[in-house]
Amino acid sequence: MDVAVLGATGDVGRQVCTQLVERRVLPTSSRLQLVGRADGHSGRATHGLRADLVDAYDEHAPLIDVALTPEEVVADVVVVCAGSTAPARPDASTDRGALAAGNAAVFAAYADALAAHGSGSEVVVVVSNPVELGVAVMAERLGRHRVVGMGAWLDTLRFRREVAVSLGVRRHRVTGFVAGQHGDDLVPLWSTVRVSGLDLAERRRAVDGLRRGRTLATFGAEVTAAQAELSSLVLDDVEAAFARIDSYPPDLRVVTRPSLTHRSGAKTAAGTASATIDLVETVLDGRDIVVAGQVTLDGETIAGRERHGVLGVPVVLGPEGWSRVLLDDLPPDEATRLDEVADRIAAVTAPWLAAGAR
Ligand SMILES: NC(=O)c1ccc[n+]([C@@H]2O[C@H](COP(=O)([O-])OP(=O)(O)OC[C@H]3O[C@@H](n4cnc5c(N)ncnc54)[C@H](O)[C@@H]3O)[C@@H](O)[C@H]2O)c1
Repeated sequence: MDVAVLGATGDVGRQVCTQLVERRVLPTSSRLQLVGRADGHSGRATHGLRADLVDAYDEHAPLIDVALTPEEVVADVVVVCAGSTAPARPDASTDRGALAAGNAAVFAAYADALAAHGSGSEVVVVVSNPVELGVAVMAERLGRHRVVGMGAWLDTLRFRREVAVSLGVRRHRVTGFVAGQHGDDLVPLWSTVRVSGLDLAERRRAVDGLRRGRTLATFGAEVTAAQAELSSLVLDDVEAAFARIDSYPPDLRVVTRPSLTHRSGAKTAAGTASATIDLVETVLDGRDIVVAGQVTLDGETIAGRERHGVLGVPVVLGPEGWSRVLLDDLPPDEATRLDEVADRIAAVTAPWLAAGAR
């Protein structure tokens, strides 16, 4: 199985390529295609990245080649890391509309080329933001089951870690999912949390303790207040800002810690790449595994409502893409926040979709 990484020389793309090779996800007989742009810096750096990876990992590297136009992309799994990102500075403000417009064009260009020249069975993992927009634009052109956004899986891994830290256990003992929209609008599904070794009563006590009497009814306002508080701290004392995050409850930490990490200037490339590779490995593995991902829904019933459009949800992922949503009924606070978030995602994606698909 071959993998192509779009935007291979970007911070996230480079990490994805490096981890794919270093973690030996691809056998030496497979191909890793580094995809850049033909213009000056990107084109040169993509060839340079190939040379660097071969230099570092020659003994176990897959075949590595370079593509500099969307039409040349050939792979079983296509990882989309190309496009602009919010500036990684504490004082930066982002024009989300401009970011979405620029990246929508990137998503459309690669999806059109894949639709015209691809095998018809590539699975696409969208990393670039807005993840939901990438999924909407690419799924419209390639088929909804072949396109999955990785934001919900990254948020899920962060949620499990934050819960585990608060309980004083290792992350692998905690399961549970994050749904919704990647970033401030995520939906922590507390009702899905399970902790191995705890029975129902023990788990309820543990989760109630972690939630401190809060429900998701106030979560959006808490996120806004926490982000404002951190914005005022980060300029003078980033250490104090990270320490402040440690005092938040786990679901608030899931949103704020990566956001501060990005704004600190470090960005979140290593963690993002690691979660992306989980999904790539799942697709390459040949077995169906439950992950969380942003997908385009078309009539699936979730929390008692028939859904259309992009939403982050737990799905079954396998070699042909995602097949179905796996989510039981949700408590009212989770269902309500999921509804609100779904409406906000629809507002972001609608301008970029054909009239019938909105
Ligand atoms: N889903 C997540 O959890 C998550 C996490 C971190 C970053 N991201 C997103 O991933 C994307 C990449 O982030 P980064 O930090 O690597 O950014 P970066 O600026 O370091 O790299 C961007 C890459 O995209 C390429 N690119 C830019 N415009 C392009 C265009 N018009 N056509 C083709 N290629 C183009 C660049 O050449 C570069 O290789 C961003 O959209 C960012 O917001 C997502």
